[in-house]
Amino acid sequence: MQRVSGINELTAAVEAAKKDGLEVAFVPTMGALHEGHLSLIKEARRHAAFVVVSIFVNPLQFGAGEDFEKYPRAIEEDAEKLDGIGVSVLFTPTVNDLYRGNLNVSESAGHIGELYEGSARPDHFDGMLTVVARLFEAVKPNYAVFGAKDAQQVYLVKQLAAQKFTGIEIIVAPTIRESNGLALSSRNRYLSPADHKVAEHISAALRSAQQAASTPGGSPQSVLQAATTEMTKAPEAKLDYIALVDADTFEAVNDGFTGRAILLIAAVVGETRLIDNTEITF
Ligand SMILES: Nc1ncnc2c1ncn2[C@@H]1O[C@H](COP(=O)(O)OP(=O)(O)OP(=O)(O)O)[C@@H](O)[C@H]1O
Ligand SMILES: CC(C)(CO)[C@@H](O)C(=O)[O-]
Ligand code: BAL
Repeated sequence: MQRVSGINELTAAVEAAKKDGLEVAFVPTMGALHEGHLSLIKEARRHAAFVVVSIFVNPLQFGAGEDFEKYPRAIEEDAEKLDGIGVSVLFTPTVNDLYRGNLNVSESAGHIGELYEGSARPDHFDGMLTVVARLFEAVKPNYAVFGAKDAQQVYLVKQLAAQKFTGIEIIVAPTIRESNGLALSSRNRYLSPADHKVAEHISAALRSAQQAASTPGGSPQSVLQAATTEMTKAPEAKLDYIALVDADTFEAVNDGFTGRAILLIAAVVGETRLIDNTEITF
């Protein structure tokens, strides 16, 4: 695995691979790597022989008072995890290099970017799309792999790619969970053992919702009710939202909806904001 921080060096490595006839798959991350990230890399390997992983904690996607400073940074540990699993390049740009001295938002997530996560984290999605655009321009991959855990991010990145990066195919990989159901997340390391138990109710609520959907008469309303009932068993979790959205538009669905929907949950446990989701077909 080659470790690269300059964009010119990255471009040279990627161009050499393409010249050799290899396709390039890209996995953007913010580091503090866990099995969820490693599963994205496995997925990337299924698509392309040359895999670029980036680790970059993007200041533009954190709001004032969020955890940018304390976000876990473990670059040497991360590099060890990536060694020997088929990663060709680990790209760790500096802020100056990636933004070329222009640390400003250049992408807009529009109306959907203001809902759900965007409502709790104003400007988060504009900042996320901006760094994804900068990274796509730097890496120029054939494929980019994102985790389904961040469902609204996936929706918005697909829109960005459709509008501005039509040569990049966006691949979505399933959410990796602990055996108790909790979705892996770098922020889980902020959870105390007691918080951890509380956090398990989030995935339990998603399972309850799936069960409600598969019982005769299962409807958007019964699904939302089932998830809400489960979350009331964990009053320590400060529920932000439970929402059911059309997977194709990210707009809320009503009773009578048919097709693919995504049930989204966000809650703050202790000091930590957690999100999770599950796809439900009606
Ligand atoms: N449990 C998971 N399963 C699969 N993919 C995941 C999982 N957790 C994160 N990812 C994906 O990894 C990529 C990088 O995410 P990121 O580095 O922010 O990790 P994270 O664990 O989501 O951290 P955070 O605590 O910031 O949410 C994203 O595409 C994200 O969706
Ligand atoms: C896509 C991403 C790496 C952009 O900073 C980040 O939002 C993440 O880790 O999900
Ligand atoms: N995994 C999404 C990135 C963020 O929370 O900022």
